[in-house]
Amino acid sequence: MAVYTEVTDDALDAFLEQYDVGRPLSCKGIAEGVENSNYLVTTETGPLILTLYERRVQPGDLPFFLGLMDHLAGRGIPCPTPIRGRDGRSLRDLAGRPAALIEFLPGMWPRRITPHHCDRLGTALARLHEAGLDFTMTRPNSLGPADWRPLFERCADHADDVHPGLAAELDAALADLEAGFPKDLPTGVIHADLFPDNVFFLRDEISGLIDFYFACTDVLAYDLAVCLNAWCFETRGEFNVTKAKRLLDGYRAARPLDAAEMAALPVLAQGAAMRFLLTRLYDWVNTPEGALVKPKDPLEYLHKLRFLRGVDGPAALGLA
Ligand SMILES: Nc1ncnc2c1ncn2[C@@H]1O[C@H](COP(=O)(O)OP(=O)(O)O)[C@@H](O)[C@H]1O
Ligand SMILES: N[C@@H](CCOP(=O)(O)O)C(=O)O
Repeated sequence: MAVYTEVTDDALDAFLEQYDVGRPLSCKGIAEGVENSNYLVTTETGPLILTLYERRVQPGDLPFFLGLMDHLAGRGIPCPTPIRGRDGRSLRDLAGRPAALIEFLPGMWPRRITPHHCDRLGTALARLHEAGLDFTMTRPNSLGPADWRPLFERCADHADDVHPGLAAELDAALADLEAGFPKDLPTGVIHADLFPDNVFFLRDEISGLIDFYFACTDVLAYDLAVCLNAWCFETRGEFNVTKAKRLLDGYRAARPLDAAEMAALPVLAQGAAMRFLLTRLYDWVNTPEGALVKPKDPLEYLHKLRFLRGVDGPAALGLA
């Protein structure tokens, strides 16, 4: 479960008094998610999400994340709007953490992913990229290629306890990525973590894109690679090229990919697999036994990385 910081009734009352949202009727911790503390707060005016920012979120990045959500929502992207208090601010402190009240979006994330979900996701991602082009704030990717080796070094000593030979395998894969990671591809605002649990559907259409707390300014096609990895592998590990094709076609219907972006897709996907493998490995070896949050399996991403390193071109990933 992801409620790291408890909020007392008195603190919540005082917090909500700064907004025009009516009095609280209930406040329930949300079990899903791993990064921040989230509460479903129902007030006289309806449901809201209260987020207290924890661990990986740097307070200095919050104006970028909240400003981006505001910007995208204003351009018709179905992402939640941060609620402003009577003083015009959407960010304040609660229980010793930076906190924001966020619009509640209806819908459910898909537990069983179909090619149709991938198609809708592709189009929504392309629209998000287009809508982000005139967002004036920037934020470097704090988990980009330059950060992978330092992150690996912080957990390399324990890697072989997770899987024999893992340290050497990651060292070699990192060296290949360092030598061949593409530069000079089109950049803009990317979500950078658009996994199925961050995409809500209602009656077969996307009703919400949430969790913008890894968003940054980076290669647009890298975001597509993150989605390819997160949406187009089956639970037993096989790559589903039908889902990949629908994802890529859905994306290209709203934002065409240029030749360099298409050619780079396999290596971008390897990089995206490396990024999630490393953060999961770091969390796996640093989460104490009995902790409230169960770390995600790094080996899922080792299998994906191995597959992607064997791919001989973008066609194998569904690019016609
Ligand atoms: N705007 C929202 N509308 C509705 N539910 C939300 C919203 N934001 C978060 N949630 C709920 O909170 C859960 C965790 O949110 P998420 O942003 O993924 O947390 P974390 O950053 O901790 O991973 C989601 O799975 C969803 O159930
Ligand atoms: N998507 C990441 C973990 C981040 O979790 P989220 O709940 O913030 O999406 C992973 O799967 O490793």
